[in-house]
Amino acid sequence: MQFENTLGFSQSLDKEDRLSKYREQFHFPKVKGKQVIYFTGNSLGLQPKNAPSFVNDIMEDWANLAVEGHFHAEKPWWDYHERLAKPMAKVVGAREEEVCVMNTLTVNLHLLMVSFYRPQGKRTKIICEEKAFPSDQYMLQSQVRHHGLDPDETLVEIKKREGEHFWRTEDVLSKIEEVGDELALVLIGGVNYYNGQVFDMEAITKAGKKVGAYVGWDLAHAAGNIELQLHDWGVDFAAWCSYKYMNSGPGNASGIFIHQTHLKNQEIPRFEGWWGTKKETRFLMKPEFEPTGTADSWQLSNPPVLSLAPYLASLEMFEEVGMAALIEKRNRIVSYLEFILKEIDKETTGSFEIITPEDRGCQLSVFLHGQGRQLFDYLMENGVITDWREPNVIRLAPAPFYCSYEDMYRFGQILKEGILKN
Ligand SMILES: Cc1ncc(COP(=O)(O)O)c(C=O)c1O
Ligand SMILES: Nc1c(O)cccc1C(=O)C[C@H](N)C(=O)O
Repeated sequence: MQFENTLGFSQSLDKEDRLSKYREQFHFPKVKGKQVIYFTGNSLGLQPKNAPSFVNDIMEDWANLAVEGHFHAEKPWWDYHERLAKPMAKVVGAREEEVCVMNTLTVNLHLLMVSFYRPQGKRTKIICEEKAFPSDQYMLQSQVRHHGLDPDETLVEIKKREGEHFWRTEDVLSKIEEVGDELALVLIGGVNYYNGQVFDMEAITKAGKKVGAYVGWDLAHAAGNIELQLHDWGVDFAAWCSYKYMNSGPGNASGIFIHQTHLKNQEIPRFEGWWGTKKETRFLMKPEFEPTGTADSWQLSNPPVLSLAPYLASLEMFEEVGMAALIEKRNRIVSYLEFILKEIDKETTGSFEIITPEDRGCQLSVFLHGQGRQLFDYLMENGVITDWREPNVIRLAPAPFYCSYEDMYRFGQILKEGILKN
């Protein structure tokens, strides 16, 4: 399609957009009394307007039923998390029993490392991407040290090539081959937080498993953003957070995926708690742990239902719309944003470059030449919420649930003014 950088054209795209009505179902912050252009769904998704009613239901049940709410609330609390697993499984391409919503992301990665990182003999190494999200780096380093190993020797980082802003799949695959029988685990962010690159998870998973390693993915920037087929790709495990594209609320619960083939494998160790045991016998208070035989076996505690409530509200919207429709709009709106950026770049004679490769989801990362934080500040003061990453990158992530094509056009105008003024 031939795009145009005009208000009328952007509005015509909104008219054709089947998802445009969902914009009204989210709360937008305001700057100077005007609704913002929100590009940080990759950091914290907006609040669905129906989220408070889900939380209020629990507050009321707590007031009216107290302890009885565990079993007798309309949505009982003791298995509340199961209501989330079903729609979540669809979002990540999993069977329902392979998914559990619990804890937070870094906590879950640590728990999954207990199961899937068990260095033995010379098979000790972990392949990850260079400059992974810091929490992932700290998690990996501390796990390696926990096993009495040296992170410098054990962590093998895949580098980008000199002068390039993205990782090449062939470099990941050849490193897996090279490390071969010393490789214990591949653990990479499925979508990189900095440049927005989507890794070829299917090919990398296959290659890692071929050399006898486990393969896991941090899907913080992938869940609710890109198509995932975790079961069919044969991924061993994965974890994600829900406060970005899943719009569940600040710091809210993470999800885990464990491939069906591992669910009943007694040789895989894990840390355990009472919510990992069979529902039928959980309250018999027996000393033996009887695993559920699903990903719930990795669940330790009874679920924090007050925080799961807004997540459930959001998942019901995902259920209604489906990933296919979201991805269709995502592709179009991100292409339109890219077009707008290129137009503005021409008019401002090369002020920036897009460093996100073609394998991408919602996010375009823009490297600024010359201009820096003052341009970012100008955008924020003028109602464009983006984020800034050192040394000179602005990340733009138009979430298809609530961003409009008109937002992209208006952003372009504010960006141009900002570049010309600064
Ligand atoms: C790739 C990645 N890993 C880990 C984290 C940390 O997540 P949490 O603070 O929920 O553990 C984030 C986001 O904050 C992230 O984007
Ligand atoms: N969760 C965050 C927070 O509480 C404060 C600031 C940022 C975050 C984020 O989630 C950052 C996000 N993972 C990122 O990719 O930048």
